[in-house]
Amino acid sequence: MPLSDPPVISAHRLSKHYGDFHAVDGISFDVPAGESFGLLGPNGAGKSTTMRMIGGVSQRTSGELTIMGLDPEEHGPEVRAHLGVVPQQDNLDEELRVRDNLLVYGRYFGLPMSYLRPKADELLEFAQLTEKSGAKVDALSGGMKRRLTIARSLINEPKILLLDEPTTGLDPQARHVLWDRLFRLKESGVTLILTTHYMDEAEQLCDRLVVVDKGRIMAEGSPAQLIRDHSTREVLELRFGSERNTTVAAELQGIGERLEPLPDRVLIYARDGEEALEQVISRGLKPVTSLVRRSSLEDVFLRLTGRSLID
Ligand SMILES: Nc1ncnc2c1ncn2[C@@H]1O[C@H](COP(=O)(O)OP(=O)(O)OP(=O)(O)O)[C@@H](O)[C@H]1O
Repeated sequence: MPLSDPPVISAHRLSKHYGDFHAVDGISFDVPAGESFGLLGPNGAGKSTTMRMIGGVSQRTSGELTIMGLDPEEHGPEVRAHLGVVPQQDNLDEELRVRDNLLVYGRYFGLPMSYLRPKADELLEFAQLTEKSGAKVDALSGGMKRRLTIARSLINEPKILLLDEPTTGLDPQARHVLWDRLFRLKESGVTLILTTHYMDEAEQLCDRLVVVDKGRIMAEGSPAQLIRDHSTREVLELRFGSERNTTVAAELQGIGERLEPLPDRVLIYARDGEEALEQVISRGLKPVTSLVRRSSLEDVFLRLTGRSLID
């Protein structure tokens, strides 16, 4: 995209208050066309509230928001024509069969059957649900329902797809199938805006993301950039047993660049985890388990907030 192109979504000091409670507290971000942009944060961070404001179903308290240059509160129908929405909870019509869910949804957009029939078949193929075309929705697995919800959101060929926690509650295999479909959409040029509290999902899918906590943006960047800026290359995870994890910290001082004692383990942030482990052992300390891994967005979140992403 040329640098001069305006962002497809632009939020400036966007806020949503419920009484005295600031669910979204002055967040600003721009999303260029074709980007896969994430809001990563724990439960209650304000991610869904932000998505609802983008989708035009929740009014902001203050700030500015434009979608394709339009204010969703003033131009609801025009904005919605550009958007596909995948809400946190699947809201499929359980009574209808799989293909009919797509056809009926398409009718809400006033799309003619001559367009909808071939489009529904194309989307079912994309969602790997062709064989389930005539099945009742309540007979589908969780992953299949999620893919059908995504297929349905694409019926009007939206330029922007809003995905609120697309894989929460799915098993690892179903998540991978879904990620693959989302990759394909991204390749086809659809702008993806997704919320997640899974760091691996954010790392897999997002070109760029904002880390949100308590309605505020704590950091912004690509996953690799965030990890580089806020963590070390490797992390050594040690478990000493529940009593010892917090008391052992004093004996680990000076190893690695930073120490993070948690109730269930101690994290040592270091450029070289194996070297850090050698130092631990050379001090005569004997962890029950040890693991060297690469830093992740979970470590970034812990560094920025002092808390874990998953409650
Ligand atoms: N209608 C409402 N009235 C009062 N408080 C609300 C309302 N809707 C949301 N909240 C509060 O706003 C905060 C942000 O909620 P939101 O659903 O946006 O969080 P989230 O980051 O999407 O988390 P989750 O993954 O749990 O949905 C929460 O503390 C929630 O309880």
